Amino acid sequence: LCSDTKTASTASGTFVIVGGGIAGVTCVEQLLSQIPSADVALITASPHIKAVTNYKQVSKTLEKFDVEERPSSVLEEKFPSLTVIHSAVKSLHTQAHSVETADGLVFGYEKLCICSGSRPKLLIYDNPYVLGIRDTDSAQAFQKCLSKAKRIVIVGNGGIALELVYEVEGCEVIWAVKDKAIGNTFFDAGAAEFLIPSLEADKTESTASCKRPRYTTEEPAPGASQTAEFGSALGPDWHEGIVFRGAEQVRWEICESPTLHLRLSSLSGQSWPVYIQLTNGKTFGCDFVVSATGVVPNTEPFLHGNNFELADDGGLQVDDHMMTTEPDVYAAGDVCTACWEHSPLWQQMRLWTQARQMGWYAGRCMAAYVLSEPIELDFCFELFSHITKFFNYKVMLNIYYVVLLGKFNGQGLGPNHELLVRCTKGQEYVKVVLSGGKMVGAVLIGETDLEETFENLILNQMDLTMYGEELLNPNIDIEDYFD
Ligand SMILES: Cc1cc2nc3c(=O)[nH]c(=O)nc-3n(C[C@H](O)[C@H](O)[C@H](O)COP(=O)(O)OP(=O)(O)OC[C@H]3O[C@@H](n4cnc5c(N)ncnc54)[C@H](O)[C@@H]3O)c2cc1C
Ligand SMILES: NC(=O)C1=CN([C@@H]2O[C@H](COP(=O)(O)OP(=O)(O)OC[C@H]3O[C@@H](n4cnc5c(N)ncnc54)[C@H](OP(=O)(O)O)[C@@H]3O)[C@@H](O)[C@H]2O)C=CC1
Repeated sequence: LCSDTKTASTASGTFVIVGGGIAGVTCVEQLLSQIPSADVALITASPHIKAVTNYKQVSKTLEKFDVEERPSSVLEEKFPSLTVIHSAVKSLHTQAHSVETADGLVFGYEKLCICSGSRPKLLIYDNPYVLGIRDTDSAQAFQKCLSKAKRIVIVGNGGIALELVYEVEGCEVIWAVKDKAIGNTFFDAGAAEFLIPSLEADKTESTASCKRPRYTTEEPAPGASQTAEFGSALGPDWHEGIVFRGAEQVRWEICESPTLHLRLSSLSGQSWPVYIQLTNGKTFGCDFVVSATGVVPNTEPFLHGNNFELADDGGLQVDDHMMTTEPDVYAAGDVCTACWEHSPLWQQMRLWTQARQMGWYAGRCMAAYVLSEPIELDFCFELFSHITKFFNYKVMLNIYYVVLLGKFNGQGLGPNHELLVRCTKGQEYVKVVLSGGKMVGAVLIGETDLEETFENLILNQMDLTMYGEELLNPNIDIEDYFD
């Protein structure tokens, strides 16, 4: 496999997977569970690999799991024909079918799968006062800066900002968002309003009952490559075990701000090291800015000298077999953009769930090639589904999850849809998105027990016009009714 250490190729195929995050590791596991003798090299810049644990299929498409960092030896012990190399890929030569690592090793492949994840899309790059959070190293850097901070500005209204605003303690937080409601990437204004009391609730109790550190902050393993640029993305519970404690009192201020301009303070006599000017006309001085403004796919070392087509969001375009536009090169997870014709009920979001599903499916596609088997797009891409939790809502209010199904925010439907909402303050929030009388999406917060029934109603596209608002009547056992 490697020109220095191994001879190439066996009848069962020679595969290289780049990236030890959830997509890469799942791809390796799937490939090797189907073809145990396959010659597989996993090349990853991280000192550890990410493993899915406690996997549970909740319904046809909903899945729940934890993610743990593990030493790569665990994977190598399980799969004897696997070699894990801890080094960053420096270049890819698709014509020669080889990759070269930063250590100068060259690996030939028959099939390659790129699972190199993504990195924070920052407002401004290479500025010590603008931080992004992606991996253990950046979370530690954030924690260090925060310990001395009196005021920080968080920009963005997605998953990371939502969690940070809740988690940061003892420091004034200015939260700069474009929208009037919180968490625009996951919620509409109704769900946001339902969740706001959690933001304002006493945090002491939840912090105390939430001591389950998932993400260790160990030193890199001896011999591991430098990870500062290439660490795996964090995920659910990333902030647990990390104390985000600043120096002063908490105060939230929400400002609408379509674009932002940073003005660095260079004048002596200014009291803050950096000032941020928002488009609503306000300027705030702060210790630093957290740019929680999304991600960009990590395509960098793979593009040079090759002919990859990129999607508008910068991801490697993949077809319905997870193949890029270069022969024999697959991609999965955050680095790729699904460019097949999507099911009307599915959209790509850069999440754990989709990284696992894409890695698993890419592994199956690669195995299908060796086994000369036909393969069709997996069922998991029929319906968008995601389970998550915000603000430790689960801890504060007795195990409550957020379930998102299909076009949960009416994505792409324009005005051509209607919403039904049922909300019991502090208990549950149920939203259904209907289009042409059929259910196309749902948001379920709390212990609603509706996920399976709604998933079925969305998948079978039954005409629900005759039920009208009764669909969410709390006195009707809808689960039983549609059984
Ligand atoms: C703070 C935070 C919280 C999140 N919370 C959630 C959540 O609650 N739920 C959820 O569903 N999603 C969450 N996400 C998103 C989720 O983490 C990502 O979607 C997911 O990790 C993507 O997996 P991946 O395998 O594609 O990429 P990654 O996990 O980023 O892994 C990429 C791998 O590629 C390696 N690599 C990169 N470049 C190279 C190279 N040149 N050579 C060799 N190796 C390379 C890296 O070292 C790494 O091992 C969160 C993300 C962040 C940043
Ligand atoms: N529980 C979960 O499932 C979690 C998932 N994640 C995932 O991790 C990844 C990174 O998270 P995150 O960084 O929060 O990314 P997200 O894509 O979730 O959110 C980015 C946010 O930044 C806003 N934004 C972008 N550019 C600007 C700008 N110039 N000025 C102001 N606002 C801006 C976006 O607004 P707009 O949409 O209007 O452009 C959006 O609200 C995402 O893939 C996310 O899904 C992260 C944490 C938790």
